[in-house]
This record gives sequence, structure tokens and C-alpha cells, in this order.
Amino acid sequence: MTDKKHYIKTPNNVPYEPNLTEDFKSRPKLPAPTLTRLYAARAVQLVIRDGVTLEAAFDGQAGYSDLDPRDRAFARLIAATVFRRWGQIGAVLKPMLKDKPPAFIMSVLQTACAQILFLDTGQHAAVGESVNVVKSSSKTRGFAGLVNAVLRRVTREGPKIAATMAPSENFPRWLSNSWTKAYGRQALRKMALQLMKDPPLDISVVSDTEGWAEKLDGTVLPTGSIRKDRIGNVTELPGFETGAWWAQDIAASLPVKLLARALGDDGLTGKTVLDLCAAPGGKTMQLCAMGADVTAVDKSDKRLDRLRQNLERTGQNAQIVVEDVKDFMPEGADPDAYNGQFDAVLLDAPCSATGTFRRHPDVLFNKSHTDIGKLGSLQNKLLLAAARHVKPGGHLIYCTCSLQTEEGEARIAPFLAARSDFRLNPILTEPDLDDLQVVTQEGYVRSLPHYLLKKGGMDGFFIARLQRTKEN
Ligand SMILES: C[S@@+](CC[C@H](N)C(=O)[O-])C[C@H]1O[C@@H](n2cnc3c(N)ncnc32)[C@H](O)[C@@H]1O
Repeated sequence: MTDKKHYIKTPNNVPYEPNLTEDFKSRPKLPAPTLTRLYAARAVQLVIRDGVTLEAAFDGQAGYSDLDPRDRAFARLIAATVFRRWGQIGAVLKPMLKDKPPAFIMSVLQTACAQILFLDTGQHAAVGESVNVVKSSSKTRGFAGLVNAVLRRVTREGPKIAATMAPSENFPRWLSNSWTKAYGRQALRKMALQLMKDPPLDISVVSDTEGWAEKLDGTVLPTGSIRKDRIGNVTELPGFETGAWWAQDIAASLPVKLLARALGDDGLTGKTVLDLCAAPGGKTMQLCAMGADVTAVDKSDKRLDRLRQNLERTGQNAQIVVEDVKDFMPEGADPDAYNGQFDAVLLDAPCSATGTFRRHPDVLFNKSHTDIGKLGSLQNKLLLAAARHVKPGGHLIYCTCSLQTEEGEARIAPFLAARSDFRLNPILTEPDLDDLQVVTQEGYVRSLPHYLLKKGGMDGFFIARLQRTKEN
């Protein structure tokens, strides 16, 4: 335990009124190493303050895109490390701070700790550049002494404190409680170890899996995705420019594969599929590559731009509709007489995305328990809206990349109660799925981040396969 007298006192009367929105409008004139750290600290603060994604927090900052790609990657690595090591960093800083400093100063300290304790950057540079960040604005200059003193102590005492923490302390408490309840303590411990690791890169190909696995120096996973050990620079890999493949976690590739299996021998060939909440289009590309006639709907035109680019790059075609799923009606359909016209509908519903924490550790910190409740009611509405488009005898896939059962398993019973003409079409364990151990007794797919552990894990996902009865 640290004695109270070792606290470092926050300076009084420092006129710091953070106004991030204003601050972010201008690009500070600073040397690249300082600027990189400034962007990282601001991004961390933005995720916490505004509940945005880390990507949006960086993209929203003036001048960030002008930074050298290597500096941008470093800034992202620093910020992501804060979210991977939140509990450990908090435990290191707590005994050293008498009062909680302003949010931006806290973010500077957290990003510096990430560098000092967990990244391969010189400790001297991490301390020096963080002090420079604070000195670079008259609003924060008064904190330079505090930041310097705290970080010097972190270099001496931090590693020992960080090592005493259980990895699961890096999860926010409300999430670790909910996951312990749903999956048990052992699963929680294993998931926590996954948070600390760099995830691999999974790739879905248009065709020739074996050939591309060789060219990309990857291995073929049980369900046909190709895995490379590290993410690296995806756009520079062979076959990216020519659109031979796209990045997609193995778990995210399962909904379309399971839909194809439900459709019998010809799979998706020639089938009409409505892809709801489609952007940026990982599943749209899979559906197209498997021969389906796809209508892709999303309410975000900006995200659909990425889907358009992805389709163009991979040389595929889909009808694209910018609309809220709740309002969507196929062109020419009479809403009063409409009885569903698609062979299959896939709803990849908006969710907390907590299952993607290996790739996006910020998802653990930009949501709260209240958001899960709100998402659950939205998912109910979207599921009912999706069901309207399934023709009699047709199929419906509901999936989310969330680890919260409220966004997965718990959504199915209310849906089946409201639509008695649908039934659960249980997913059967087949050899490739057996290897992943993702099929539950109820016939859902539920994957957790520590599944497929020896090969690097997989995203957390929930998939339910439903079918409309033929009569009516
Ligand atoms: C999980 S992402 C979809 C990922 C996508 N299916 C893929 O495989 O790349 C959820 C998407 O739902 C969209 N969305 C959220 N609410 C929506 C709504 N009410 N109507 C249409 N799209 C919505 C978001 O814009 C976002 O693109």
C-alpha cells in the first residue's frame, strides 16, 4: 500500500475548462512525436466522454489524417492499449494521485502508462512527450509538474503494481459481472487473457481458399476462413487491391454459411436474399460470392459507401437501399397485400459489439448497462420488421456480435411469441462447427473470444436460424 504522503497533488487554481469540441477544430503545430501522443490522449478522452468508437474519435480530430501512417498506427496502438489495460493502468495511477485530475490530464497519464508499462517504446520518450503534450497548451501547462512527477513514479513502481492485477480487472465491472453470470468464472478469465493479446487477421475469399492461403502465408480454419497470425497492413497484402478477399472474423463469417446450409443442395445460388443492416458489407460480399441475388439495406449512407467500395473492389453486385429497416418495403410492393417476397432475410442487428473487444477494445468503454436495454428493444423491433419480408417457407437469420445474452438468446422467445408462423430451425453440429464448439444445446451458435484458443481465438457472436412455416 502506498502511504498517503506519497500522493502527488493536483495543482490548485489551474484555469482548465476542457472544451474538446473547440480544441479538436484546429491542428496544433507540434512535432510528430508529441502530436501522436496528443491525438491518442484526446481519442481516449472522447471515447469515454461521448461514447464514440475509437475510430470516430481519431477521425474527428482535425489534422489526424495528415499524420504519417506510421504515427497514426502508433497513436491507435497507444489508445487501444489503454482500453486493453484499463484496470491495470487505473490501479497504477490511483495511489499516486491525491485528487482526480481533469479528464484530459487523466487521458494523458493513461496513454503514458500504456507506453511505459505495456509498449515497446522508450520510457524516457513516453514521459518526455507526455509532458510536452501538457505544456503545449496554456490551458494545461499548469499540470506539467504533476504529469512529470506521476510518470516518473510510474516508471519505478508501476510494473510491480500492474503485475498484481488479475487480467479480468481490465474489464469494466458491469461487463465482467454479466459475463460471469452467463458463462462462468473460468470463461471470464480466459476471455480476459484474449483482451491483452493482438488478434489475428481472418480473411474470407471469393474463391480458391487453398491457393490464397498459400499466397497469403495463412492457414485454413475449419469453416474455410484463412487466418494470418497478425493483422499488419491489410491493404498491402496480395489480392486486396484486386478484390480476391476481404477481412472478416471467422465468427462473422458463420451466419451466411449457416444460412446456405439451411437452403439445401444449391445453397444460396439464385436465391433472393435481403441483407438488413448490411454496411460495411462483410456478409453482403459473402452472399454475393455464393451466388445470391442480394438486396442490401442500411440506414447509414456513409457506411454504405464502404459497402459500395467493397463490392466494387471484389467485383460483385447487389441492390443497395439507404433506408431504416423499420420502414423498408421492396420497390413496387403493396404494403397492404405484402406477404414477404425473399427466400431468406439476414438481420445483423446493431448491438453493443462487445464480442469484438479483441479488435476494438474501446467497445468495453463506450456503452453502459442502460444501452443494452435500449438495444434489446430496438432488436425486437428490427426482428419483427425483418420477418415481414420472409416468404412462406423462407429463412431468417438473426445475429449480433455481442456477448450480452440480452442481445442474443433473450431476443428469440419474444419474437417467436409474436410470430407464431416462425419456428427455430436448430443449427446442427457438423464436423467443422464441432471443431469450434460453438453450437449450443438449443441449436444456436454462441461463440466466445477464447474459443479456437490455440489458433488465436474468435469474436463473440450469437446466431439464431429461424424459418417461416409454408402455410399462410
Ligand atoms: C453490425 S453492423 C452490420 C455489419 C454488416 N452486416 C457486415 O457484415 O459488414 C450494424 C449496421 O446496422 C445499421 N443500422 C442500425 N440501425 C439501423 C436501422 N434501424 N435500419 C437500418 N440500418 C440500421 C448500422 O448503420 C450498421 O451499419
